[in-house]
Amino acid sequence: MEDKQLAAEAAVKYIQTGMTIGLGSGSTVNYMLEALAKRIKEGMDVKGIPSSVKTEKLARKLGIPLIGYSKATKIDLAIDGADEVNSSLQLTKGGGGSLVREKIIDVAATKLIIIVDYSKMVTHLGSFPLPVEVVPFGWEKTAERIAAFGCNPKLRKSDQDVFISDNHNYILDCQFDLIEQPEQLHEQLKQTVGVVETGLFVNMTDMVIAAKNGIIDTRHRG
Ligand SMILES: O=C(CO)[C@H](O)[C@H](O)COP(=O)(O)O
Repeated sequence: MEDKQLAAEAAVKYIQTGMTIGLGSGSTVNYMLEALAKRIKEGMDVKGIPSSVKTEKLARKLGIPLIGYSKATKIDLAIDGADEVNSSLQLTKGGGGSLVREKIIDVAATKLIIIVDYSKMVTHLGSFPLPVEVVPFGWEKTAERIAAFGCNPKLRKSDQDVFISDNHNYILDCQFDLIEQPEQLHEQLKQTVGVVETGLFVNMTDMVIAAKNGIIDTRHRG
């Protein structure tokens, strides 16, 4: 079994009947959706809140009952992937372009579990270019302001076209040398006009389930 699938199946063990689950995005989460759908067929009663159009489509196809975020009274548990996880369980996310909705859901969850293969575990964030969602209007000027923080922002493309997020925005992939202070960088970027959200998820993760060569490594916050 692939490590991503192993991590995903380990996370599903934390889902209990009656829960409302935040469904993250990405290939690791897709394995989690498959495992969850199996549990639902066996009689588990849960509702999911999807964090992207792609997740919503797959969840519907697999028969996972869904509710809209605005209708939910609580999210008991969110399970999501990540592009990088540092030793303080701070994350870079947004490789799939779903960072805004992911963050809205992940931050609202009582518990957040991140599922990754071990290649995502790093000492410092920054090897993976940081995704920053920006408003299309004046994006070039926003990119100039972001560059002043020490990176080289690149407009994300999908084939030849500009990549458009589920929120109809653009994404700038920002290569920093090393992100030593993720919280501070996140705050600076958030104060930059034109920025909608950053892919830095700080102080949100409760547990990381990382799989390496068939072995699970679980890390907890604190
Ligand atoms: O943040 C994300 C999407 O916006 C994904 O969770 C992240 O890119 C990890 O994806 P994968 O599980 O496919 O490696």
